[in-house]
Amino acid sequence: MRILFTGGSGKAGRHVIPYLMDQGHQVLNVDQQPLDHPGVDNRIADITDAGQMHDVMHSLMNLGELDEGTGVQGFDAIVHFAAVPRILITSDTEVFRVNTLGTYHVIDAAVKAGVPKIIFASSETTYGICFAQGERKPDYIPVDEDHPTVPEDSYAMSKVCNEATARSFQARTGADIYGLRINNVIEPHEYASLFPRFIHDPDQRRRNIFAYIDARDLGQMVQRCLDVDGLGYQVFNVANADTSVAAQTSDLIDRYYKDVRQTRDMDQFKTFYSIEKARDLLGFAPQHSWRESRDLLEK
Ligand SMILES: NC(=O)c1ccc[n+]([C@@H]2O[C@H](COP(=O)([O-])OP(=O)(O)OC[C@H]3O[C@@H](n4cnc5c(N)ncnc54)[C@H](O)[C@@H]3O)[C@@H](O)[C@H]2O)c1
Ligand SMILES: O=C(O)[C@H]1O[C@@H](O)[C@H](O)[C@@H](O)[C@@H]1O
Repeated sequence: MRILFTGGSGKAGRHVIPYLMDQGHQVLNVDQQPLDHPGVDNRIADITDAGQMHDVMHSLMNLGELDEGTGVQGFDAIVHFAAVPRILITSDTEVFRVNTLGTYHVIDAAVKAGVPKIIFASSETTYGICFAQGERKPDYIPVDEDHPTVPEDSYAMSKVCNEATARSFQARTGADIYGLRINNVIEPHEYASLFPRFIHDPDQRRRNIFAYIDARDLGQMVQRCLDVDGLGYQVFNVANADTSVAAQTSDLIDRYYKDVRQTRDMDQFKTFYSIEKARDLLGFAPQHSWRESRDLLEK
């Protein structure tokens, strides 16, 4: 497929783009800085500028396409990851402006260019827990896509707003638009640097509902979304199948979620961040876990 990927130079994109290219896709990365990866095409553009987003949707991927002389071929799918990825990087108002306006322009330009599949990065913060003041618990566990999304912070508000924007564009156009409520992204090298602290101190993972997503498994999730057509507007939780801490799930419930309603039985290390919808509708099956690392297990 010909894929236009926004924000591909960032933490998640620099793993997802190589994953997609390994599956045989051609990728144009639209970002404010280029991704240095063999074979990827880059375009410097700002998602908050409508003109630039309409331009890139009708653009060649690279100079080589001039020689082919076939003109603009368009895109089969958009993967939209560009964003300010949390609060406290810039002002709250800027986080909200960039993320909401940028997402409007990307989806508006994509549907007007007739792109049939749009996948966009939402976030686990939509459930309100991640950047809440003090401690906030889920209404029930495991947290699935039916859980209320009532966040307190501008980043999560921007993601909830983007989901409304995406749903409206889907209703108007019939394109397939899938939102990924991505949990905390972990790059492969971060198992060694972060997990020695995480696994024995569950307090550090409370705000992420104790979950995580391996950047390579996020690549698989995007591929599954590209594979499955016809679902209209959907949101999917995206996480690994286990928790990011050493304690058993039952111990975590005793310590953190004693007063929280439990809707299903949960086995030994099962995540509180339900990925059953992605498994059932898309066949998502995460391949990686920090538990594969013998060094970490022995610590
Ligand atoms: N990292 C996580 O744990 C996590 C978790 C859930 C959701 N997400 C979401 O996934 C996506 C990717 O996150 P990330 O961690 O890779 O973030 P990142 O900040 O590492 O990457 C974002 C990329 O977007 C680009 N960008 C920012 N503003 C732009 C603009 N105006 N125009 C064009 N490009 C712009 C940046 O240059 C950067 O390369 C984001 O939408 C983020 O909200 C991330
Ligand atoms: O920086 C972080 O940890 C957070 O980044 C945000 O982008 C994600 O939405 C959230 O899941 C992460 O935990």
